Amino acid sequence: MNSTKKFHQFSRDEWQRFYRNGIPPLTENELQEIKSLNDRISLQDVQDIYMPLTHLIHIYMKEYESLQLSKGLFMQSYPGVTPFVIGIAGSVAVGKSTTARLLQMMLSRIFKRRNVQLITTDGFLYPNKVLEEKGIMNRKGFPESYDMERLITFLEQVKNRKENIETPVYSHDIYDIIPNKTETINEPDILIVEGINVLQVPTSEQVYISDFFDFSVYVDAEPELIEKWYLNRFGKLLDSAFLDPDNFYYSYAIGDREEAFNMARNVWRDVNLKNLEEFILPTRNNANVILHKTEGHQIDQVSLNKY
Ligand SMILES: Nc1ncnc2c1ncn2[C@@H]1O[C@H](COP(=O)(O)OP(=O)(O)OP(=O)(O)O)[C@@H](O)[C@H]1O
Ligand SMILES: CC(C)(CO)[C@@H](O)C(=O)NCCC(=O)O
Repeated sequence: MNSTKKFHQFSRDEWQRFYRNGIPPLTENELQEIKSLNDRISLQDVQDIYMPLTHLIHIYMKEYESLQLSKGLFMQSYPGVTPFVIGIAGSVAVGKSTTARLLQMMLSRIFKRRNVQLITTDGFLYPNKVLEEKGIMNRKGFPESYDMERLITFLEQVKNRKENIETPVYSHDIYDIIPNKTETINEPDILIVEGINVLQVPTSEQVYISDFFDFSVYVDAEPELIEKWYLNRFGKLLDSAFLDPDNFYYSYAIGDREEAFNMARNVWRDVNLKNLEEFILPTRNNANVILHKTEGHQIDQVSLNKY
């Protein structure tokens, strides 16, 4: 085990040994379900990395619930447990949504009676029209491009167990918030919130978005690799845009492919890499756990915060 000031660092071999036999191995059906999330997910990662990680989350949840119960005894009234909120942070295209969906599936399986819901902060981006009015269309993903007040209100509502909270939905295909479409979050026991900004510092002086997270994971990798994954995903977006004139990427899909990739490389360098270096990476140390990925999305190191 290595150690930094704030983290215990474990190699993959060390981390996988932390799995205790309390949780039964995944069944064939569950493995197939995971494969259908993303057919390139390594099942070895699921076993070696995510099983111990869900075990650790279970420990945090038990502590959280026990503290809430003790506070209830202290107040001589027990309002009930508030939802346990997990944040998943990291660069654009590092694999946050894939990690988040995998965790949702695994937690639903372990905590069969708990309702585990998932949301991405992409839905809290201002619509393109507003970004254009503010003159920040080329700053999509930067802190000022999100309606943070709305995100904070949403998290407050979740913690206060408000029913049927409607949230906007973002689409990579139209590169904008989808007009007249909402997603509903309804009294989750566990809510996973995935987004580049979940560990960021506050915009309002009184409330920090990080105050709402009871456990957080930062998905980490070298920027050169993330660029590769970004371009890879861009290629897939082009392939599916080809037959759909309404798709944001349609004109790139029917045009010169090399030119399209040059444009994407520029967007990576001028927008997403810049955002990573200025606003996302500095939040890495705020996470409880850092999953470090190498070639092929393989996780080679896991760090756990000391305090
Ligand atoms: N564990 C994994 N194994 C194989 N491929 C993966 C894995 N995780 C992510 N990918 C691939 O990497 C690319 C980026 O993943 P994903 O869309 O999950 O990233 P993201 O961090 O949620 O991005 P964004 O912030 O832009 O929404 C996708 O093409 C996805 O298929
Ligand atoms: C929606 C975000 C900000 C985060 O998921 C990102 O995927 C994005 O679109 N960034 C803007 C630059 C780009 O087009 O990649």
